[in-house]
Amino acid sequence: MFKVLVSDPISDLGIQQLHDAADIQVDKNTGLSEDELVAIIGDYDALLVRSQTKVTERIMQAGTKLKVIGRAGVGVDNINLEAATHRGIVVINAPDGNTIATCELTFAMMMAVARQIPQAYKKTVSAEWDRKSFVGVELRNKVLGVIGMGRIGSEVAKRAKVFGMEVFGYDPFLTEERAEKLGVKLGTVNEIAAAADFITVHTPLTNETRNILDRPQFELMKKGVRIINCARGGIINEQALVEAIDKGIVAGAAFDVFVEEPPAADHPFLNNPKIIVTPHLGASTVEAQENVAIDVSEEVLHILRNEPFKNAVNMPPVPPVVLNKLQPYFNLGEKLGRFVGQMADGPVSEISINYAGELMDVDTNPLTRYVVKGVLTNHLGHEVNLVNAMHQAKQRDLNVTVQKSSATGSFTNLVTVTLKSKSEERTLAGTLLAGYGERIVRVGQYPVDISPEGTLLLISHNDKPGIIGRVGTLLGSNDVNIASMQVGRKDIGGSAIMILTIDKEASKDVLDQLAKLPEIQNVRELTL
Ligand SMILES: NC(=O)C1=CN([C@@H]2O[C@H](COP(=O)(O)OP(=O)(O)OC[C@H]3O[C@@H](n4cnc5c(N)ncnc54)[C@H](O)[C@@H]3O)[C@@H](O)[C@H]2O)C=CC1
Ligand SMILES: O=C(O)CCC(=O)C(=O)O
Repeated sequence: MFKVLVSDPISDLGIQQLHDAADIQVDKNTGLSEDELVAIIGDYDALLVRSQTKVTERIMQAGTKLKVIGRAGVGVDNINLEAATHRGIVVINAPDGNTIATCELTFAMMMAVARQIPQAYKKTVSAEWDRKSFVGVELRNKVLGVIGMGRIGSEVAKRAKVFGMEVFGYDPFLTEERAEKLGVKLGTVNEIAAAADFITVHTPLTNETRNILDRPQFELMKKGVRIINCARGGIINEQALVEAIDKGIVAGAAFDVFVEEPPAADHPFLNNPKIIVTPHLGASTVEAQENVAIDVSEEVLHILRNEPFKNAVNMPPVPPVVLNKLQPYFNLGEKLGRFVGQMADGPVSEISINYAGELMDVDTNPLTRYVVKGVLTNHLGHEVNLVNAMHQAKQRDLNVTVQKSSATGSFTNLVTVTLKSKSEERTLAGTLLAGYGERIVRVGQYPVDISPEGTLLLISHNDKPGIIGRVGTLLGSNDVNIASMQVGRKDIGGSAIMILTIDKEASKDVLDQLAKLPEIQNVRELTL
């Protein structure tokens, strides 16, 4: 049974699938302080949040069972991503579910600021019939500057076109082709600042985007420009905006987000008649809240059940077409890593992986994570997972190199993993055989055919008559049943290996006895 804690208000309908799952227990406990969360988080496998809960390193430290933190929304700035990655906790978000809601709020804000609707409403409900103070401007034939042309920015741009606006966009990932398709002209931030009648920002808050509109940009702007921020507080310098309003440059602004939320009572936006404010409502529609909760619940279920998932923020995304091709290899990759990891004697400095045959033309990075996880699991146990495998390898100065080749021997695909240390190299190769599944087909220099599962004995010996019988007799007399056996050798009478699958682990004493048999060079027990 997995336990999921929902610590922010998240749509009940959206998380219904978690309530319905027989293997999940959902507890809703919102508005907790950090101390309160620290006190209870140790019981939970998953934490679901919106933006109120600040998921700090302390909370993760106490969450010893935590496997996943789900953010029902886009921005994950309330989650310490570095700490999560370090601890191998998957952080997922729901990037698509609130795009339209936020886009529509942006449009509502743009129209509200153009026509001063909140200001007019305030006067009207105070029984003041003031028509002359509220002469607005039209959107038609105006220039809209969109900084950040991702999901929300693009939707805003599309709607602006329908309103007859000319749209200038800036985004480091906006290609000329895509801009053309959207009917958007490309411009730099400063060009947009100089040209626009309305400017809206739709980027995350990063070191690059912090204060992307600051005093120098306001100085470039046309008199009468209107500014909208429904993305993140801090993308536009709040103080510089107030100054630009005072100077008569900015005619109005609409902000849904603030550097500090909620803003202090004396925040300069709160009593400025030219600034419209809302309390971070971009995603607050019934539809968006259901969408993000459904998306995030689905992903949490996948992660807890060890199934493939798509929206991890602290892992690179895997396109479905790549996932389909690679998924059958994931188990093989991890087993190869575990196997070869147990063959190594000294500290390993490099994991070298060769993907051959039908894997040559696929992005194999996700598969590499499985191999590295397998290698590291032998030493790090549950501390390592797919999220932190590469990070853990890097921290240990363990170089991971990948090559691709067409040389598969007689197989259609071949994954070869070599562990290198100062004094030795250990190599293992495996394949996916149609109809037979995962097979190990080479151990070191020896061709073999083994199913990578269960407990194995890997015995190096000299190829002499009677050895197999002696090993079998010794194991049998110690009540260790042999399920299958493979012998690999290069030359008659030379070095050879024996790989036995045994039904239960052999004791240390049995392994010592095996190692003392004549002609035996080395005995290792491997658990896959
Ligand atoms: N007010 C609210 O309730 C909501 C706010 N948001 C916020 O809106 C923002 C955008 O969300 P989405 O469009 O879904 O994200 P997205 O990831 O689809 O788009 C963000 C875009 O910003 C661009 N970008 C990054 N650095 C940039 C830079 N220096 N200059 C220009 N562009 C840059 C990226 O290339 C990307 O295309 C996020 O910060 C998100 O947290 C999202 C939903 C609700
Ligand atoms: O959960 C919310 O209401 C905040 C939404 C948001 O800001 C986001 O998804 O980035």
